[in-house]
Amino acid sequence: MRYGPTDVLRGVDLRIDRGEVLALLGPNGAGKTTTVEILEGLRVRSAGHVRVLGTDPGTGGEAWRARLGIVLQAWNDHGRWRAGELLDHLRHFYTPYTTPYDTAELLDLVGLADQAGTRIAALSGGQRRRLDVAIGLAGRPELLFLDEPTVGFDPQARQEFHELITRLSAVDSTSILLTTHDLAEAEKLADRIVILAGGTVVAEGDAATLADRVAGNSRVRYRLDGEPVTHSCADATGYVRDLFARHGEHVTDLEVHRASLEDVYLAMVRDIESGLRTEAPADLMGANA
Ligand SMILES: Nc1ncnc2c1ncn2[C@@H]1O[C@H](COP(=O)(O)OP(=O)(O)OP(=O)(O)O)[C@@H](O)[C@H]1O
Repeated sequence: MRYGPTDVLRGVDLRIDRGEVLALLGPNGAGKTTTVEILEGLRVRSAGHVRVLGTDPGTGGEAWRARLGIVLQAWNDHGRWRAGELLDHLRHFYTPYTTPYDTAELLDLVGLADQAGTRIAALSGGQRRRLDVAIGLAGRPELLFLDEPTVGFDPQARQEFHELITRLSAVDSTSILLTTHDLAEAEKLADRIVILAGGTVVAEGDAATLADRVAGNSRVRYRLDGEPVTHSCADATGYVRDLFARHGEHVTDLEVHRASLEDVYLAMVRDIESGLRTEAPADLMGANA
């Protein structure tokens, strides 16, 4: 993707399998929204090859669009409508092409069963966001795009949303592409994570693989006869086994810290932004990248 003389996406190579949850991570301006909008058919790419559900998004018609669900970042129209009314209205657009959700079932699915008769303007921020998700799901999409879906959710709503995503992918084989800045969310939900920075894919894989590849060492902390010790090693299990064999009850307050996705992500983005790393090293990329 190029705007004037500037390439904002370069050589982005992505594949999402059916029923897979893929999280697209990256700092502000990395190119996430641009990528997603190209896939949704909302933005025309400058070059490259794209197929979404077998169709080029640049030429996809209504029947193709009906198979996608899109949840944008914020959507503030229709405040005077009641939640159930709006979903009832929307489902009719899908009936020529798909089997849309029954409105009551959909409201229940997103945790808004009690708000069917509530005016949209009177919903709380989190309820509003749940309705956005319901709107994206209305046509029972095969592929769902979620742009920062849980912003404004309280912990319980977040937990329920995670259960919904897991259910959609595992039970209904819905493929899901989500963008998020919440690394814990990506780690929890995604089968695969793609990190974009500066318009290019700098790493991909599941959370554990990414963490292992970038920072193979774990940190072991404990007290030996009350004295604090910190040790960094690749085989924490072996180290701890040996530690107890040698020192037994003299060891207290043991903690083993594996590099989290957040540690990895922040280290990578720091490198890229400071110009230390302009391209992904080969060992950061998944085997099939
Ligand atoms: N219409 C446009 N014209 C020129 N440049 C644009 C346009 N839209 C986006 N860009 C540039 O493309 C780059 C990628 O933007 P994009 O919105 O895709 O990033 P993002 O990863 O979604 O960021 P955020 O996390 O802030 O939402 C940015 O440098 C942005 O300034």
